[in-house]
Parts: sequence; C-alpha cells; structure tokens
Amino acid sequence: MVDRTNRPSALKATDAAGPEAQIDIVGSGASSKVIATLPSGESVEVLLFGATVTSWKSNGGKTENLWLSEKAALDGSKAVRGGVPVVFPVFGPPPKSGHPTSSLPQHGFARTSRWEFLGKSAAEDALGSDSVKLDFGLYSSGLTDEARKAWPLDFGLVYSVTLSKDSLQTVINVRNEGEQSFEFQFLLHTYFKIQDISKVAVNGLLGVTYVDKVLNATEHKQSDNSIKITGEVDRVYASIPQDTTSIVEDGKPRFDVVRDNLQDTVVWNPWIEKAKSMGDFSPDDDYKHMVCVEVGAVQGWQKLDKGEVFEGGQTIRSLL
Ligand SMILES: O=P(O)(O)OC[C@H]1O[C@H](O)[C@H](O)[C@@H](O)[C@@H]1O
Repeated sequence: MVDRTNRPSALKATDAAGPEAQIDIVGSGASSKVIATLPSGESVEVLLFGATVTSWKSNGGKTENLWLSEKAALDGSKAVRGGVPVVFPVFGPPPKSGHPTSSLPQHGFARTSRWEFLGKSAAEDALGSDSVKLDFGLYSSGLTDEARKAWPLDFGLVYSVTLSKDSLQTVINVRNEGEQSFEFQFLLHTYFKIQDISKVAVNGLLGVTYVDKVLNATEHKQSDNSIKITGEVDRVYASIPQDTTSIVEDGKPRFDVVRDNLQDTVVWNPWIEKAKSMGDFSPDDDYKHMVCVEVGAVQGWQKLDKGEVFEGGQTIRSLL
C-alpha cells in the first residue's frame, strides 16, 4: 500500500518522472524510499538512506535481480545488507593513519547518509518512455556532524539510477565544491540474487591481477576465464581492460555488468562462517543465493581539484 501522505512538499514537482513511468514515495524519515515503475511492470526501489537500491525487478516485474537480507536494516540504523550500497569516499577499512579518510568507518559515509531525492533529471540522453532516470544528491552540508568532522571537505554527489526494461544503470557524479583538493575511492557494492552458487561462474576477468583478501592480501593473476565460488571469496581485481563482467548460472548468461570509467571490480561471497557471523545476514545459508560483483575505483585514489568532476558507473543487464 503506497502512502502518499508523508511526501515532502519539495518532491511534489517531480511526480511525473517520465511520461509514463510511475513514481511513488513511500514511508517517511530514514525509511523513505522512491519506487519507479515502468508501464511494462519493471521497477526499482531506492531507499533515501544511503541512496541504496533495495530492489530491481525486470521481466515485467516478475524477476527480482538483487539479493536483500531478510534482516537488512531498512530504518536508517545501519548500512543495508543487500541491494546496491554506495561506497564513498573510502573502500574497506580506511588507511590506519595519515590519510584524510583515516577516521571514517569501513566503506565511508555515503551508504549511511540520508540522501535527497532530486527528481527526474533533464533527459539529455533521449530516454524513451521505456526508461526513467532518478537523481539523488548528497552534499557535505547534508552529512551528520560526525561524518563532516571525520571528512571536512566540500563535495557534491549526484547519483543517477536509470531503470530500463532489461537494465539498470547507476552512475555517480562527484564534484569538488571546495577550495582544497581531495582524494576518494568509490564502489557500487551490488548484491546479485542467484538461484544456486554451485552453478554460478563469474566470467570476463581473465588475465587480470587481483588481491586476494582471504589469502592475506596476496597478489595473483586470474588464469581461468571462469571464476567458480566454492568457499569464501573476497578479491579485488584492478585495472581491468575488459568492459564487461558476466555472471553465468547453469551455463546460461544471467547478468552482464558493464563498467563505465571504473577500472576495478571486487568479487565477494562470505560463505558459511562469515555469513553466520554477520548479524544482519539472513537466512544464514543465503550465501548460496547471492554473489557480489562490485565495480569501482578502489585501487589508489581519485583526486579532484577545486571545481573538478569525476563520473563513473555501471550498467547491469538482466538476461533472463
Ligand atoms: O560488512 P560490510 O562492511 O558491508 O562489507 C562487506 C564486504 O565488502 C567488500 O566486498 C569487501 O571486499 C569485503 O571485505 C567486505 O567484507
């Protein structure tokens, strides 16, 4: 049941996000979310907390493509376990000391900040009625005092989520709005929903060097085009020449993940013990039904001087 009564007045003007797509704003406060639905039934849901995409349905709305933990906090109390959390301005645990991100929590503050819904952006890119583009904003002024203190730099983020019949595009635009230069990392921590991990392969990273976080951060070269997941996997593939990483299930292509101006990809599955140890990962054995393929810029740092802009993102295609 869609509750329209709590809609902030600033959002009223954005009601018609595309000639035919329907936009609903559900809930209030930290649990507000924006739902866009195409006339053909496909939909996307974006929680304002973290601008986290929590659901993406294709195939006329019949196929959910993203995994979301049954115990994911959707009330703004912690980062969402599932969907597409946005990682910025640091990936993983920050450098121990001596870096401007050192006082931030793991994966930074974007996934735990309340974003603004900016509405439908100007359709520069000839989106047909089969697509709808939603924009979300986060500015230094919108951070909690704690986050602002930990990273006192002036920035603007615009995150665009474009739903089309068979694909979802998520793109970040980072602008340095201050006098001082800053460095950042960025990553889209996408949790893909799959039927059976034993039948899944992640393809398209052949020849790429990766850091294996499960094996004491040692460096390896991917020698097989097909990565099978038979235990805990936590690998950072860097400087990837190929544009597309594919998730294949039971020998059939399931998802294509196409990077745009992002050179790195993390492949993660927590497997049995780690899944059990995470309080918000539920049910425990759902590691069998998810795999994270996370595109980003996480090797080294992206630097922006005053007024400069960085843009990067992904297009994910559901191939069912
Ligand atoms: O538990 P979180 O902070 O959400 O992080 C979940 C995971 O994110 C990435 O995939 C990292 O490579 C992993 O090392 C980490 O465990």
